[in-house]
Amino acid sequence: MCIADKLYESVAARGPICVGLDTDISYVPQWLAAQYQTPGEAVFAFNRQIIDATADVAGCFKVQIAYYESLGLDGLRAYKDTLAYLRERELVAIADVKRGDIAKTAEMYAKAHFTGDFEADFVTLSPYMGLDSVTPYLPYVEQSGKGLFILVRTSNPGREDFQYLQSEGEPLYDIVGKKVQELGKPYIGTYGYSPVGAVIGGTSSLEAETIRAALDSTFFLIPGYGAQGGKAEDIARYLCRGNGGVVNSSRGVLLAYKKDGDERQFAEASRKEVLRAREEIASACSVYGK
Ligand SMILES: O=c1ccn([C@@H]2O[C@H](COP(=O)(O)O)[C@@H](O)[C@H]2O)c(=O)[nH]1
Repeated sequence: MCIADKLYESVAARGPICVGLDTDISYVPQWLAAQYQTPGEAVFAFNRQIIDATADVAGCFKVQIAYYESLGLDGLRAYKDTLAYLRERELVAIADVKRGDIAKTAEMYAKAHFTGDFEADFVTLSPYMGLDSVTPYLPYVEQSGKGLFILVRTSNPGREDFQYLQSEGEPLYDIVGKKVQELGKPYIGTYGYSPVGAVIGGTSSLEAETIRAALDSTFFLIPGYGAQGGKAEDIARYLCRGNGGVVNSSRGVLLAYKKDGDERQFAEASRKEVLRAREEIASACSVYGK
């Protein structure tokens, strides 16, 4: 099955929340960390409990490699173990690695993140070095059923520095978005979406209708909800009747237990936050999602 179809079906069954496993060691409650020898082991134990508590209510999981790299080899083992656990549970895993390099190096990145220790279902890519930095991943889309989420218009304030620059009357992100959609056309799955997806930040909805309409066969990974200020009504405009995208929440889910103040129930608090976010987005979709 095409990975876009698997993701679509997962979202249809469990909702559009993508649980972001951006696990800083400081997020792991002390009582849990104390049971493990290394920070990486504690991070993996925390992730496993979050995954178990949210697997039936989250559309997918995104593992942000920076948090694991920051712990050195011990962290990379936690990264590998987290991806392996998601695979064992047959959950959709997005490796947020934001790679972008010359073609020969890209071939190695593709091999590194689509096979072996760090194998994931999707990787995130930065396309701003050009199409030759993206095409080396396509054989894995075609032959191994893997997927991509390519940065088109990001969630951070600095997106306006380059992505909004006008070229022949359109912003650069528009041009990139159209290229992403074109790259994905040969691989469109049963539900009308291709495994070549786009990252569209959810912190602004100004151009949402135009972006959604132009990229109609492109699945969106939408970060920025919650901790970065993205609101459900903004997000809903990209989802299109609740479909066509996943909404990432990392700190909002991982740190939900801080609101209740009960560290022992951290995984349960994450589940409640996913359910709350899912509900909030579903009701915004019924009002704003066309
Ligand atoms: O435009 C982008 C692209 C990627 N991200 C990533 O998403 C999460 C957001 O984390 P929160 O804690 O929910 O804010 C993080 O991994 C970013 O690297 C993004 O925020 N914006």
